[in-house]
Amino acid sequence: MKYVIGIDLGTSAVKVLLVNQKGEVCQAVSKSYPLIQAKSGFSEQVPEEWVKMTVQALAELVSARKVNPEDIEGISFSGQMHGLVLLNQQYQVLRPAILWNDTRTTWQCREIEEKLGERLVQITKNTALEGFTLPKLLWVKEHEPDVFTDTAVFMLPKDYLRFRMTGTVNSEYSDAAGTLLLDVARKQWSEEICERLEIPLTICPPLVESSHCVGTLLPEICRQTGLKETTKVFAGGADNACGAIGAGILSDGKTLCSIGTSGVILSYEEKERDYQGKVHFFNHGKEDAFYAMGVTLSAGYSLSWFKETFAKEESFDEFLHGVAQIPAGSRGLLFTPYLFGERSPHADSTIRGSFIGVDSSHQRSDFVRAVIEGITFSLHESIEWFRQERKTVDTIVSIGGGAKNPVWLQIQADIFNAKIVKLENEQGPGMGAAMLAAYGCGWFESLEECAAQWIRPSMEFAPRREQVEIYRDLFPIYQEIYHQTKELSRKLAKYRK
Ligand SMILES: Nc1ncnc2c1ncn2[C@@H]1O[C@H](COP(=O)(O)OP(=O)(O)O)[C@@H](O)[C@H]1O
Ligand SMILES: O=C(CO)[C@@H](O)[C@H](O)COP(=O)(O)O
Repeated sequence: MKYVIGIDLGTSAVKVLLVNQKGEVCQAVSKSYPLIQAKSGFSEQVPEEWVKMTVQALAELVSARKVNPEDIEGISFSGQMHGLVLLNQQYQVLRPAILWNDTRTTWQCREIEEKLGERLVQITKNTALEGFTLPKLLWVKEHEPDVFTDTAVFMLPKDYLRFRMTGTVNSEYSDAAGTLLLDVARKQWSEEICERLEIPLTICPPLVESSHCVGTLLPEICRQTGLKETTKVFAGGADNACGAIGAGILSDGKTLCSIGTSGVILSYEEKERDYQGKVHFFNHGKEDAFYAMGVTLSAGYSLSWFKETFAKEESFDEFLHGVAQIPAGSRGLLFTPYLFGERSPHADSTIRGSFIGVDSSHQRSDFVRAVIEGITFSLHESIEWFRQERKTVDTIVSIGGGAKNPVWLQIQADIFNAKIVKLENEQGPGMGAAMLAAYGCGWFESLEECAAQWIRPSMEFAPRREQVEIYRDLFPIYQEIYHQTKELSRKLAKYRK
């Protein structure tokens, strides 16, 4: 039997999957690393931690399974998007990576809008948001000019990890699309954007397709992990592109809900389409295809934050125990998940979360359910937007950590008023990366063929009429909270550390 490995460099952890030719996950290892939040709105990670934890995870994966490493034919990557890694001429990291959920760059976004005007959306298909890479580059240029001057190349998180494993410098279209420096339709770095914002084009890494073989593993990595130098390494894709591949979102009409640290509602797009920046529009990991998506910045993160703050010692399953017994609407308690600010539908770095309607009768389980419902309401804003654009959203594949709990999956069905499909393996991005490796190795003629053989639904959750109606009534109240708390959040900003 032959194998491939999919590596998903997430925000909370790196997850490595060993997948056989039948698409079965034979072994999975996960290693976490911390998020550094030195100030409110700042979010960084140390790239060396990604490398260290990935190497450890791979070594465990190889030794635990007693698989013959010669049989591992290919490896590919999925990674958290938009993060900025800066390297000097010697390819040394110049500062910690600034991540997708870092919102320090509001002024840089305004600068981009001022200098590029409508050309920004025409070229990149997206608007300037704090999380994207270009504003981060401008922030470094302004606040750490020496670092900027020393920069020989910038990289995205999984591209840096792959560079450390192979020694080759590349990016690929699906992740490059999230930088705000890519001409999305032409699939090339935009000279115009670089020129107008005085970013040297030379710091942009060479671009390849997601299934492109970039080389093989370095001897040092083979020594540390037990892998072989013959294993081919494929470029991989942005985690949402890989999540879409791993969930079979490879043709029109397919919708994905991914709840990781962030939350995403993603819809496949066969052709380039102009949404005027209302939702994100990026290149897919499937050649010459695209996807549109809305993003909730703190989806799974809101639940993790709540658990870490109030029940650190409990597992998620213990923490969520009892939530099914709480009625839809959490007895009048609503939560907005704006812990890092928000992206969709409110691009607002100042807004913060709130509990509304706290009553003396509320118990801990009401709060936990309200957090889950609030995250799901936020994702529902993106679903409603797609429906307004006349997209049919009646079946949604749900993946990510948030798809592990059946009660949450049922809440998704009831709030989205759509059928929710859970896959045998909810680790969409890692599976998508493994599929890119399998396709790259020539095991399949196309990603669609691979998806048809490898992706297996395991459970379905149908919307329940009574609950759908309760949530339909509550949704406008939830939506109102943003408008009612926007100004209060702005006034409170100066008290945050
Ligand atoms: N057993 C579980 N039940 C419900 N939610 C879970 C469970 N385990 C993890 N999660 C949620 O999934 C999130 C992590 O998802 P994951 O896809 O691993 O994230 P990332 O790719 O960002 O590292 C956590 O923040 C948490 O909210
Ligand atoms: O910023 C985005 C998408 O635009 C995020 O979806 C990141 O790509 C991080 O993903 P997770 O760690 O939550 O999977």
